[in-house]
Amino acid sequence: MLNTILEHKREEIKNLVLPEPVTVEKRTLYNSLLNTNFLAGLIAEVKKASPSKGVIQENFKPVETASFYERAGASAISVLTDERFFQGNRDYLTKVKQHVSLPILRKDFIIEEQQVEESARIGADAILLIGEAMEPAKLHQLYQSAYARDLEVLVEVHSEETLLAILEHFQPEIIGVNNRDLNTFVTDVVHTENIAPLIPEGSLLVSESGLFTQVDVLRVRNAGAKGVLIGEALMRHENPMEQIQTMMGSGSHERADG
Ligand SMILES: O=P(O)(O)OC[C@@H](O)[C@@H](O)c1c[nH]c2ccccc12
Repeated sequence: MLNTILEHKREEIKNLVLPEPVTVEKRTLYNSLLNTNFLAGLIAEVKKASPSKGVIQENFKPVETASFYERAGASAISVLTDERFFQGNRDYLTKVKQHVSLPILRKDFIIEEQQVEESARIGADAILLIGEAMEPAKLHQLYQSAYARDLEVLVEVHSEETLLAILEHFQPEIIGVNNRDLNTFVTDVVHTENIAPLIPEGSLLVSESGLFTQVDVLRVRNAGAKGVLIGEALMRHENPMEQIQTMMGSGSHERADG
């Protein structure tokens, strides 16, 4: 599946027209993740659909949902901008940026420089770069141009091999372990537990995908994750603020697992 998405993305990039830059202030993802009363810093995702689940929320209101996330105490908002496979849109990101005051992560399949520039222009504070989507040297190059444009990067890996190959090139500030295999779509929180010991000191670990309960959050937090990225569990709940409280607890509920 990842290959299908990437093939389509390469075609899209050929027709990419860069928008006029929006004027917005920068916010920092790294600091915001560490500054939380929850069990871990929460990156809450607005996501209408995905290739594995189809449409997740019929009546999709990205700005309203993002505002709920902010009021509930999220550290950052992730906005899917891929149109073809996730029914996202770059305008959603710009609107969310203009209406909430949290850092905004652009969630897309970024494989070329123009997309880094595009991300800065639409008002993103951070971008996702997927280890499995390109060679480590290319990833490093995009990583550097992102930071040069004042964009932070969440470097996502699914496998141990991908992480080790990247670490031979450089040490990302923020590393995401995707619990979902982008080829089979199977999620398993054990991925975070397996890979966490390989994350170098000084990199901030974010556990992504397939988190549905406070027990899931506690598991990855106990494995060393300082942040979590949650989409579906929040999008499917009729009251996302309540769901955030339930899943994320707070410092005082640290021993909820007994
Ligand atoms: O909805 P979930 O299972 O909570 O997952 C959110 C997020 O991690 C997921 O959307 C994601 C992680 N990496 C990605 C890369 C591309 C698109 C989407 C993603």
